[in-house]
Amino acid sequence: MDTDMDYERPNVETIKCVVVGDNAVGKTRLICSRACNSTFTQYQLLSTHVPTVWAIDQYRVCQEVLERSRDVVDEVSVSLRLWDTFGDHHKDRRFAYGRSDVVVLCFSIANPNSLNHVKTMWYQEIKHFCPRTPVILVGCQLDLRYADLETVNRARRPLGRPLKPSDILPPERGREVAKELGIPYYESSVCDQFGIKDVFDNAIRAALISRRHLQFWKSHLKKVQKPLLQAPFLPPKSPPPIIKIPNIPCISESASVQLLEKPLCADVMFLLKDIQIFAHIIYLATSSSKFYDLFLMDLSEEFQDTDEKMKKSGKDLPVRTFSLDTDEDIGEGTARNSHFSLRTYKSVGFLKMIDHENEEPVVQGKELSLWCKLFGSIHKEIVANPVMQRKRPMSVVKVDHSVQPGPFLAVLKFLYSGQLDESEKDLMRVAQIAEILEVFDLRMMVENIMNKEAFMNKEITKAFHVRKTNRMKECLYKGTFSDVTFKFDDGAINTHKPFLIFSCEWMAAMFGGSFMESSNDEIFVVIYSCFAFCLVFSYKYSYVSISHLHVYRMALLCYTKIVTISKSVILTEQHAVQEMSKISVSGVDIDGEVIMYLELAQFHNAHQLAAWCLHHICTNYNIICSKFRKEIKATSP
Ligand SMILES: Nc1nc2c(ncn2[C@@H]2O[C@H](COP(=O)(O)OP(=O)(O)OP(=O)(O)O)[C@@H](O)[C@H]2O)c(=O)[nH]1
Repeated sequence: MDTDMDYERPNVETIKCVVVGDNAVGKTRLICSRACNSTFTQYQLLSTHVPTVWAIDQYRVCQEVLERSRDVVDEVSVSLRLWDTFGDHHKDRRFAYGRSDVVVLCFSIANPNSLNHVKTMWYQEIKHFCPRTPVILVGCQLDLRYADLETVNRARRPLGRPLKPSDILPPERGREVAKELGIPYYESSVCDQFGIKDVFDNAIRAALISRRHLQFWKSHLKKVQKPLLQAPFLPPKSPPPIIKIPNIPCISESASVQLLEKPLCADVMFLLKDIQIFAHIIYLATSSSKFYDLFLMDLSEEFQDTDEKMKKSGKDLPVRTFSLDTDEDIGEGTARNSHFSLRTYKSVGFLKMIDHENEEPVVQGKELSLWCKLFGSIHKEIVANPVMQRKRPMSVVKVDHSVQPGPFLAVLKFLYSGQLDESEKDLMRVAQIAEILEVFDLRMMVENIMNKEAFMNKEITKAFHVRKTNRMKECLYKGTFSDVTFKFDDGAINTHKPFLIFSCEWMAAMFGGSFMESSNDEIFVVIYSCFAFCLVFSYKYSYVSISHLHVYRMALLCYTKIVTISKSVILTEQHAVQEMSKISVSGVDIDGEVIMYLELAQFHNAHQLAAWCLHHICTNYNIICSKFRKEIKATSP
């Protein structure tokens, strides 16, 4: 192709730019950077120097170089022809200077001699060969001013002499020389990609201004400005913190069964004869509609406990007979063998309300035997939690005498985890209880096991969790069965301790007994500590990106406060303050472990943000993690 096309194109100004300066100051790299867009790391630059002249012929052989030579500066289309030269003082550069439009005179900011030679040798040579050509002065290798010289020297060792701090020239030194010579001054770094455009755009300006003087009829040069001042170089930021994304905690489905084994914050107690089983209403109600209805029953009507009634009237309980009654033995053996500590029941006291007219205590409760043959009655009572020994009102459900603890527990486990142990001995009874409680997926699981098709149960478990998650969401939205309220400056959220405990170690610590909050059913969170709590949460369970620095700082401040009371803490107060000083938009590195990104912009207020976090703790427990994991990859530097 016709590479000299530009010469013929009207209004395209071809500019011959000659680059001169001492050996190894960085001329060739500067040219390549402009002409080929080549970028180098500092290490690559340091470990290679071959005295070179970048071939002028490149414009003929390399299409990219030709294309990159074209530019528009101050609305003038130009074609920049760069001429590299030898740095050797004794070489003849007459050929290069001939018909030049601008000379870029280079020195290295890490080589004072190269700057001395600007005055003593280069400027004179230029004035000798092309007295009217404009010149600009360029301090190359700017990055060395901010580099760790020890590292630089180690990398340069086989080549030149080591750099001393006294070799590094401040910008004033270059500026002084330029001022003395009456020419513009720029600095550049090939590895930081700083100043390259400044150098060549302004070289072009200098050339065009000079051309405008000679070719005054060229009206398209009207708008060309004098070479501009260079914007200052911003010293490099400290390297971004290393982002290590901790493994997403894999919350196994069976982990929720642990909550049944160690029933923190239990709010329902089942009584099977004299055995107590503690559980969580929210877990049962979101996986069985029978339980959902049971726990929403209005217990305000007058009720007398069946057992007490019997005692009073001196009669025995009527023996109820239904299909579960295959065996009068209550299955103590099963109970003892199970992991669950089945406790012997001793009543602590009914929640009695005094009916002032009759002065008769009224117990809140309800007979259930007609409603569901599994249960005798339900009432409210003050009961001590078996783990924390803290008393609180609980729903007490008396289970029919015919029901055996083993199978009943297997059903509860299923309601928590969606899983059924294949080795469960009493599968038939499990199925019967499931049938009565209308937990049909469990009954199907039993059938599958019996038909030796247990592999199909995985699908049932999956579907179970999808359904359960949806019901959890609904309970969260409506506050149904909520046992704790988070109060913010700007709103309140009703949520469920059991879910929080299950999904978040920090919550487990808070509600686990050691803190005041464990017994409160209202938690006051000021606006910023709400963020903090979200951060603590996000530390473990999701990764969100932050853009709101101010809020982030506040959050970190409060983070310390909250974190210092929590067991799962890794931050000390001092540490967090240090972290705050390191804050960059990209995030913060805590103990070299975690970066938190919190996109606060999408939330209008703390309430929304907290609601969002709680929502995710309570519902999407493991789905959400992978989703956010993807997002952090996209946002991490
Ligand atoms: N750190 C750093 N090193 C650079 C930079 N530019 C060039 N260098 C290094 O400085 C040395 C000289 O670079 P060249 O571009 O070959 O220098 P030159 O002025 O063309 O040298 P001669 O061809 O000998 O005249 C090489 O080792 C480059 O890697 C820069 O911006 N920063």
